Amino acid sequence: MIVIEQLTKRFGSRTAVDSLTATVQPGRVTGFLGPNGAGKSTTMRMIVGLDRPTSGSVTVGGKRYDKLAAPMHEVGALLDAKAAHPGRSAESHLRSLAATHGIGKQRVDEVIAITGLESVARRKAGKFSLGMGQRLGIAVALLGDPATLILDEPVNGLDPEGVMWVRQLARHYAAEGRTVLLSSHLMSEMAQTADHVLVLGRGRLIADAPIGDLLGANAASVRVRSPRATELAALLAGPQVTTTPGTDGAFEVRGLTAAEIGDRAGAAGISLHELTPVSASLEEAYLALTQHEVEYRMEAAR
Ligand SMILES: Nc1ncnc2c1ncn2[C@@H]1O[C@H](COP(=O)(O)OP(=O)(O)OP(=O)(O)O)[C@@H](O)[C@H]1O
Repeated sequence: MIVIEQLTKRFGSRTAVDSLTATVQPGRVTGFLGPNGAGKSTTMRMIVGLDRPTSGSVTVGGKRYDKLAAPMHEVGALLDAKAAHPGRSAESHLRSLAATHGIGKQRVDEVIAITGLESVARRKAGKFSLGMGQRLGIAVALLGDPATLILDEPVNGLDPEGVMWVRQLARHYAAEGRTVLLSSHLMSEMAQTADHVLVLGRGRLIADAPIGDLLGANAASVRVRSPRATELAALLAGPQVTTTPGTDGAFEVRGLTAAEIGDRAGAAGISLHELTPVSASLEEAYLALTQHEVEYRMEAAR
């Protein structure tokens, strides 16, 4: 379990992480989401002691990272896929890390097999593609067979098969009762992987919820098609109702159920050619949550 309390990190006048309080529970995959620059990497770096908090605290399994007796067994992290020395082979990089942490050679072979690096394990890491570098970074994270796994944008540079593999790996580790925290700036990535999501915007927590709740919180819409669309849209208008024209003659209504729309159209004698409830995509839910944060950043950058 990762416990984050009032965690703040400032770089000069920029607040990268702002009074963040959250718990990452074992036994499930927690997605860490937010637009670029939201503070995800900085938070993850503070979890593993690579950045020192300006204030607040974070513990893994009840202890600060620098107080862990066997950190590689407690926490495995992929933070910077280019961390291996470019002149070193993947195997020798893993072996030297294993040696410094009292981990046997057999485990090195295991993580090479788990991450599918057998055929390139003797090649120099500097010649690795982004995807192979990611796999090597994940191999490092898994080396200590850790109870907590932290992966920062793990699918970057991976092909579809690799993306699927990371997804299964995360789910497998969570199913074993481990704590799994994965970051991404893409909600679509999380939709099929995470059970729970933490959403950051400008360093602050803007959502901490089961992934299903995030969908429910964002009102679904109804797609309506009618030969008298303009008239119907005017009839449905109200302070809580928005209508958005679609590209194909249909329009989307938010704020009314399909039944309410059908009843009003029927009462006015307007025929309907389509009345389809549309559930919000996770991507839409995420955009609705983070839109303000992104807009602010764009304005501030001008
Ligand atoms: N070492 C540093 N010095 C100065 N500013 C930094 C440093 N590290 C991060 N920042 C700033 O802190 C903010 C948060 O960055 P961070 O990398 O944590 O965000 P992120 O959510 O991981 O985004 P991304 O997906 O782009 O990596 C950004 O504005 C970034 O420019």
